[in-house]
Amino acid sequence: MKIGYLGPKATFTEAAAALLFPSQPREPYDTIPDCIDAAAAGEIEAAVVPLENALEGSVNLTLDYLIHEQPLPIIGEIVVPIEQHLMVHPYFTPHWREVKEVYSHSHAIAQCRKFLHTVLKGAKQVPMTSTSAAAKFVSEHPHLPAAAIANRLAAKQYGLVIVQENVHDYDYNHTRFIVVSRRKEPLSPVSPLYAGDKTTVVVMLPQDRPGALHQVLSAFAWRRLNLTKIESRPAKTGLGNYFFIIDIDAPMDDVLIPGAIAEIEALGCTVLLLGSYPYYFA
Ligand SMILES: O=C(O)C(=O)Cc1ccccc1
Repeated sequence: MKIGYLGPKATFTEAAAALLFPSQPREPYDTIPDCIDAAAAGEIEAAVVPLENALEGSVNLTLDYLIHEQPLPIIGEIVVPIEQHLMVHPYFTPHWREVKEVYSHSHAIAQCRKFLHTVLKGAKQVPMTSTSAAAKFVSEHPHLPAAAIANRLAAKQYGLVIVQENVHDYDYNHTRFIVVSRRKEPLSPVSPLYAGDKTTVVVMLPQDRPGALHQVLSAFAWRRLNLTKIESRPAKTGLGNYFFIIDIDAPMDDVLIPGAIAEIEALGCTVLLLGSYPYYFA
């Protein structure tokens, strides 16, 4: 069966999917929700979607869709280095400094803020569904004074010319991509890229209880469960109501994590297990 990814061809997500599933056919989807829906419907074996960037933070669309709309299990994760390049239609190569519009994914635009502010000051920044959707758009509109920010594969795929390499503002630019699937078993850890296992839970605190978050964290702390991420997202039930998404640096076991979850539930919290899965570093 196919592996779905945020498309079109040559996104960073496709590159991540190719690293995890080198020999499986891949299917592009226009948006992150479309891709997750296809996995939920069983049209594809799994969906690969971006979750978090080192410079710009979480991809809220992915987090919120998984929490509120399609709570599919996470079965794997890969962290990939990201290089952003500025590219134009070949006709526009000599005049690229005069571009008036820059197209890309909102996260990619955010990763290149300093570059855009200095080198392409005043150019309109236009968010697209992905970096390669931006590259495709620019290739299909040669009359526009437009550039895209995308990866090298996209320049090749859509016949654009890279006019400035590595336009991201900080060298340490990595993105986490997750694999979600109806199939509950995690990916096999057999890969030279395998780096460990983690477990992700979503915790909803009870209303207005002093120290509730402290008590949640202490359930992990006294069991010596290391947390690698804690992030809050609106519960969408009222101003000030938030979920906490917590990554535990350990695989699901029979004692420690179930014990922590039971303790947190006994505090009056709701806990959703998003997955326990291997992670890989490219
Ligand atoms: O747009 C893409 O190519 C994606 O895969 C999403 C994304 C955007 C910016 C950085 C990493 C991933």
